[in-house]
Amino acid sequence: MPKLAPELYAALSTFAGHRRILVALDFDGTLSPLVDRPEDARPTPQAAQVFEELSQQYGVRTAVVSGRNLDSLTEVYPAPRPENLIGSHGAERRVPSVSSDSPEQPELSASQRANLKELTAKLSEVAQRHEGVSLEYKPSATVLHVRQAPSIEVADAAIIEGQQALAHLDELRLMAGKSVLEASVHSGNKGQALQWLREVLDVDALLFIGDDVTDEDGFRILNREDLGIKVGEGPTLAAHRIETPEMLPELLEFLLSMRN
Ligand SMILES: O=P(O)(O)OC[C@H]1O[C@H](O[C@H]2O[C@H](CO)[C@@H](O)[C@H](O)[C@H]2O)[C@H](O)[C@@H](O)[C@@H]1O
Repeated sequence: MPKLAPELYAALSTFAGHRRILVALDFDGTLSPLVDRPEDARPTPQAAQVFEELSQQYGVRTAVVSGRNLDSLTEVYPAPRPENLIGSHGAERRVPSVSSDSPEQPELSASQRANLKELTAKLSEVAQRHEGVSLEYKPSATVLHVRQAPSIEVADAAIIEGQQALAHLDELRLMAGKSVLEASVHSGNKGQALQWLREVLDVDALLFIGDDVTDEDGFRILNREDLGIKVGEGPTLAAHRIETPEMLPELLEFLLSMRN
């Protein structure tokens, strides 16, 4: 198992020195290794345990900031889990300390509902044409999954056909992820959600760890006192990197030891 880079230990020590901190983690590819079927994903047990211990520390707030919708996230992440949950890339927000009369998810307008229905029908046609390609449904988005396609050619063809099928639709956010094409009628992103969490949880610094393209929205809003860590390869705005989700427990344990 590769060790954390020396400069990452140093950055974590500095970060841990802030009075009130938020530790925000992405789910798929970060807390959980990537798997073929979204419903089979689970957090690495050791990472989940240390994350829970961190949440008990004075001055530490924890959150999961996921592209999944909240129902799906809570199905694959059994309790105990952080009380603060962001789903659908920021469109759904469950933060108990914030007034309960604020909705977990904004109601869609009539035109958003119509768009969601149309884009779902288009993606459904694409999925039906290709073996191993399936759909995942969210309150404000539909996701085309190609990880189980029999070949890279089939996977690529399905993604390209999905993009072409939706090209004529307005007010749509298309997000490319790992073996997915997500079409959303909501414009929010993880960066906006993290900024909001920073304010409502009143923290001095935040740590965000993520692996996918949509996590770059989160890294983009980080300030000098914050810390961004990318999991795996690929271009990133994060200042630090770990190679795999399996390195997350050691990282969280070090942070926990610094807070103790
Ligand atoms: O922001 P995240 O919590 O990382 O969610 C991003 C997407 O994750 C899920 O898809 C990814 O993980 C699946 C299970 O490991 C994998 O099969 C798929 O190929 C990955 O893209 C989830 O299904 C999506 O809804 C999330 O948007």
